[in-house]
Amino acid sequence: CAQPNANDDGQWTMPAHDYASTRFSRLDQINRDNVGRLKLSFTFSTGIVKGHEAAPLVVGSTMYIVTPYPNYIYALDLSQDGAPLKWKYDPKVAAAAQGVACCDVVNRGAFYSNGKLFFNTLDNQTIAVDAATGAEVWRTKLDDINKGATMTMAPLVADGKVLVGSSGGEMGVRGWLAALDEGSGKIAWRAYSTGPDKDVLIGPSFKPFYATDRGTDLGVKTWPPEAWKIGGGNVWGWISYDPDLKLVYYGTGNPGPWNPDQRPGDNKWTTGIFARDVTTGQARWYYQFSPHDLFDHDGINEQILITMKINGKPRKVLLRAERNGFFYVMDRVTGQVIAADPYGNLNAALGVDLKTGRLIPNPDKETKQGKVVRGICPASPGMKDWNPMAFSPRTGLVYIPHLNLCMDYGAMEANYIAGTPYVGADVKMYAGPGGNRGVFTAWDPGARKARWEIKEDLPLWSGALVTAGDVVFYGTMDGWFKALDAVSGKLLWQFKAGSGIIGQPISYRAPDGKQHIAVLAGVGGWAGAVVAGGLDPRDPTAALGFAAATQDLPGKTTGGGMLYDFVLP
Ligand SMILES: O=C(O)c1cc(C(=O)O)c2c(n1)C(=O)C(=O)c1cc(C(=O)O)[nH]c1-2
Repeated sequence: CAQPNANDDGQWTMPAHDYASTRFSRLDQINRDNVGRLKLSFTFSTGIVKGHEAAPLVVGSTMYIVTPYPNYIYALDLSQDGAPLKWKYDPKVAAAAQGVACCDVVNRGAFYSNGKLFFNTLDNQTIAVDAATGAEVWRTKLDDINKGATMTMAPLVADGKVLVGSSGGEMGVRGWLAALDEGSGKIAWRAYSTGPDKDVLIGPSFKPFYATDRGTDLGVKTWPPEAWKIGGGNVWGWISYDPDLKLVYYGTGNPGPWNPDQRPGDNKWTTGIFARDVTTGQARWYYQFSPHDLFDHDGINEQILITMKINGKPRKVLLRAERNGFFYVMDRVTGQVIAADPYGNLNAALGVDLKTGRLIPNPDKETKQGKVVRGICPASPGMKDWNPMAFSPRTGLVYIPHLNLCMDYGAMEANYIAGTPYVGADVKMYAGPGGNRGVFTAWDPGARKARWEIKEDLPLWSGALVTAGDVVFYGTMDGWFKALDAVSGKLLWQFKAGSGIIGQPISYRAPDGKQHIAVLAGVGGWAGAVVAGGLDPRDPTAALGFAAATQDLPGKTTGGGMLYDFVLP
């Protein structure tokens, strides 16, 4: 595998570290031999007890933290002992937004570009603030909480545009990705995930690899009449960018409702990946991971962009640990699937047909209205949810924090009422084979198999970080922050945080010249909703069925947003 474009100056300016989304730090002061001596440097309480999913950012001598609702931004001064607070920005988010968010009131991070921080609020605004002072520069409202729409994803800024997307697949929200002018916040283009080609920004430059994605207005024709208008496909996950191809890559969420019998057809362009021209928004190609999704297998996970030798020839690929349970290697120029292999316990599908590109469903696990289908693996959150993996060009391995959950799924009629849940399934989740609910897998994308894996008792809901010191970091839902040998998977160090970890660890060089590691703790998200939302764990259908798989969580952790920062003494 060749080097991804990780230009490492010791800063961490975007959640994924670089446009290729490697989450790889070239810093190597902290390594396999000395990581065991890592010590706490400072902590900072956000004062909020909901799920903390964001990656902190470091720009120059300042660290920035965006919190879950009410979406405060904190700036900490790293040039002073204890990293005191420099400023705080409160966007004054509408409290009613909390009532329509599906999966806790989370936020996955901010993005720094040209002196400004960009982030989204739960009530559908993208905001730019001056990174030096915390003064607001612009804000743009993009959707409406009264329709059930929210925003939880982290923006990506490229080519002078701030790319942002919607949440609301469980509320019948029609998903979109929008590009805002970096300077003014004005909407440059918006691409919907369903509907006629003109709304999806599909035109003459659209060249999907597979025949099944060709034809006019498939975003209308692959749905029952009008159903595309409330059909989901929200863009609540990750965007990568290839500056040479000028293409952005991002995925679309599940079709709504979860009851598949209410939406016969492929339900384009949900549960798939788009490549778009960043300047115009026009689609270049699309690939559907899960046509006519049967399980809530959103296609929004991160894609890592690398160059890989395939049959001796270097190819620009993207790597995707997809929610449907397959690890995809795709040609990112054409959208061809080069490989798709299961990376955990999977029976929901039988494979991926590399000729047609189609997922091959397992007839025994097809969900249907009026029937309870048992023992489906993976469950609705998939083999892996939103929490991102990392890639090391040194080991050639992808480090995947993921899940081992199965479920029973009973589909039923859902009625659409704007701004209320539009789900249509009763789900009950539980641990998959082996009894562990989480897995941390080191995947070799060339050999198409796992090199090693670590079983975790609780669902694994944090991101991963890997460094040039060959150390890989992740956190657990009961609060352990762990460092492993990136080559062997051996546990080298761990620290017990005050709350479960579902955040994204980062590494940076502080003004004192030392390499630091930082992570936000604060349990929540869908997996931690039983704690963050104070739900009754005895109700197995709570949190859309996740509560059944996390009944023990309230006995193992409590909420509490806290930044932990580590350094070698
Ligand atoms: O379809 C959607 O619009 C949507 C939005 C979100 C979100 O914005 O948090 C999640 C999901 N779906 C989802 O399927 C899911 O598994 C999920 C997990 C989480 C989380 O933060 O832990 N959010 C979401």
